[in-house]
Amino acid sequence: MLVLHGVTVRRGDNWVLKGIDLRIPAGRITAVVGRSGVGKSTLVATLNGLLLPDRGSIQAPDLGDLADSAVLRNHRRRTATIFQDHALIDRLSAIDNVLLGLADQRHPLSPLPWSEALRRRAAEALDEVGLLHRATARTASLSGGERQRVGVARALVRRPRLLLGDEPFASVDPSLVRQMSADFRTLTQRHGLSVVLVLHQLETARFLADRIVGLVDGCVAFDGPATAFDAETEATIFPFVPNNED
Ligand SMILES: Nc1ncnc2c1ncn2[C@@H]1O[C@H](COP(=O)(O)OP(=O)(O)OP(=O)(O)O)[C@@H](O)[C@H]1O
Repeated sequence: MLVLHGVTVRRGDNWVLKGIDLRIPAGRITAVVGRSGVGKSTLVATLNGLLLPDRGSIQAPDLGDLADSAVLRNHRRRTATIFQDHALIDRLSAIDNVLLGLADQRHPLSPLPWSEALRRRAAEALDEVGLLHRATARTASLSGGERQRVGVARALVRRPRLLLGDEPFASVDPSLVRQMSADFRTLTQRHGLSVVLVLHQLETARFLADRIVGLVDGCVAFDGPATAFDAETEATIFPFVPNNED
């Protein structure tokens, strides 16, 4: 769980997030939606601890304020991210890609190969996403859906408390998104994860998320159950902007 109070973030000359108040609960999926450039990726990078608020604070109730460097280190250790393009290394096997999720947790001078215990942990993560039978397959030979699941396993192998995703379904075949969303919900509940996903498809957000946060110009314009995100809210978050081409 994370609690944001008045979080304001500047990037270059832009004030991108402007006084964000949010609670990120455990065991729930929060979708972040909004037009391009409203600050969705910046919010995810801030939750990740990659960007620090210029004003306001982020508290992890059991750790403390993320402004404290020891708290921030602990927070980052228990946070994992799923990337849009999966960020996999094609020439490595599925299991070796999963092990990369642990790269920051082993000593830089520790000998290769990975220890048996860590390989077992990576195999368990692949099993969780139903891909253990492809553990030794080269990642280049996997389908789009399988690659996405390797990306999820690489996040899960960290045993995170907070799971972040910036458009995690962007390169997945639309016909698979529903199934993957259902699998995602199961994993979230099983592990009591706090999940925050930037989703461009409102339909996916409504189906997958317990809660939707809608941003407009760096501010929270909607924060409520996915079922309450009605047509009027949609018009506020995604206002019609005429293009001036003619
Ligand atoms: N490194 C940076 N330096 C300066 N401005 C930045 C930087 N990164 C992002 N911005 C600006 O911050 C604003 C929000 O960007 P952000 O990527 O968070 O938006 P977004 O809602 O995720 O957009 P999209 O849906 O297009 O990915 C934009 O105006 C962007 O130009």
